[in-house]
Amino acid sequence: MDFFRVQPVNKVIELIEEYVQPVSKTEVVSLSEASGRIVAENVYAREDVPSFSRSTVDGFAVKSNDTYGVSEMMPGFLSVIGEVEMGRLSEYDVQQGQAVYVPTGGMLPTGCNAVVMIEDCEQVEDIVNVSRSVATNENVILKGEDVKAGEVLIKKGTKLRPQELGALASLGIDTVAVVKKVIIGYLSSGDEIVPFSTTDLPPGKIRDVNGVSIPALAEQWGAEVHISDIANDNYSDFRDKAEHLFQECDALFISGGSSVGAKDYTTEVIASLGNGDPGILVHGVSVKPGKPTILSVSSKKPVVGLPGHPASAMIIFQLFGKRIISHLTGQGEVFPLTGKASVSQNIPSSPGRTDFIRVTLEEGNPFPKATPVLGKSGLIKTLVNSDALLEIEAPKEGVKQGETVTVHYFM
Ligand SMILES: Nc1nc2c(c(=O)[nH]1)N[C@H]1C(S)=C(S)[C@@H](COP(=O)(O)OP(=O)(O)OC[C@H]3O[C@@H](n4cnc5c(N)ncnc54)[C@H](O)[C@@H]3O)O[C@H]1N2
Ligand code: MOO
Repeated sequence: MDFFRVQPVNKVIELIEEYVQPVSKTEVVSLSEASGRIVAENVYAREDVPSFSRSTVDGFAVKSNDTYGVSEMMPGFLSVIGEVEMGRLSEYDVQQGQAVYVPTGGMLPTGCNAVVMIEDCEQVEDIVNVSRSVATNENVILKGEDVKAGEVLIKKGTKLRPQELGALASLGIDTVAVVKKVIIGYLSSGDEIVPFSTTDLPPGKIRDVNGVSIPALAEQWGAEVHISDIANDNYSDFRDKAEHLFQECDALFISGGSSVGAKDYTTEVIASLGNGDPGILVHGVSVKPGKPTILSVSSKKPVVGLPGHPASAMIIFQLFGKRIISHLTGQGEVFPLTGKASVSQNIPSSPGRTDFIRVTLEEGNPFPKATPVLGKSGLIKTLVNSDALLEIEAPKEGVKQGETVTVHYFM
């Protein structure tokens, strides 16, 4: 048997965009649990932030036109009528020729429209000498300048970062409707694979690496992961485990057996799941590493057969798994974290295939220097030793020493 439906990387991405639909279940969580979650509906501001005009400096609140034309040589004199206390309502109504001391963050008294910094003032009893002029609204944050009541504070589909959580806190919003975590099923397959916790490794066996690295990545991207026991190279055991996960999860990732060996049941198992509509879309991707990748969508659920080699599995999961999770949560397009680098040596590549070369990055000018980390895709340490993946686009025959290239950072 040979690979069938070999597709270029861009085509696989298009198929994911076309076939992977949001699962769109929502739940309400408290702000303390909301970090990294996706907002399910627009969040509107219920009130102005700040709710009163505040000073951004320690100084004297004034009418700005009282300071026009003043200088160190020719200070202006204003009479100090009092002091605003922090966290208290200001009761002053400042008239022309008057000033009130206000601390940073204190309420701007009525009648004032600017604050002169304390460094530009000299107070002698109830008179202040002002030696620098201020413009209207200088050193002031106006009521509603940060957020206006009624405006959309956070748009549906936004991933909540610390700054969004801070904005919600500023409005006293303590719960938020978010998209339910996508549930990813993960299954390692192969007679040689044993649980990673196995202490005395029997001859011919290897510990389950992908069963740790792939779920860790999925969790890092906000998914909940259900991990199955390892499947043997026995069709019915393999299918039962895959079927169980397929039923309880939104998407399923299976590692190993995606190639074309005699006992490689992954394709058959994947083809048997769900209603088969549209079924296997990709078997083989023109990418290195990771050629024996399978993509299927059946009963609206994506199923991916990842290559068994640990570095290949991780690279393919970075490339396609992140996009699948993003589409399932309704976030849509993924913008890979990329940068420019200058390559330290010639690297050949076959035209028609996208290559992802593991590289280290060192400081360089104008771009960091990228040096390949040599090693086969079965070696997990090549990823431990690398800082990024250098992409050689499909049409190219390689890259030349000193050429500026795109590198993908691990997300
Ligand atoms: N005749 C061909 N043979 C192979 C081809 C090919 O095109 N023609 N492609 C090779 C490439 S490239 C890769 S990648 C592998 C992928 O094969 P499978 O997806 O079928 O994976 P396995 O054969 O099951 O495993 C490959 C390798 O990885 C180890 N492995 C598997 N699962 C895990 C795991 N969970 N943790 C750690 N290591 C794992 C497994 O023991 C094998 O050594 O196919 C090549 N062959
Ligand atoms: O296609 Mo494989 O994943 O290069 O080792």
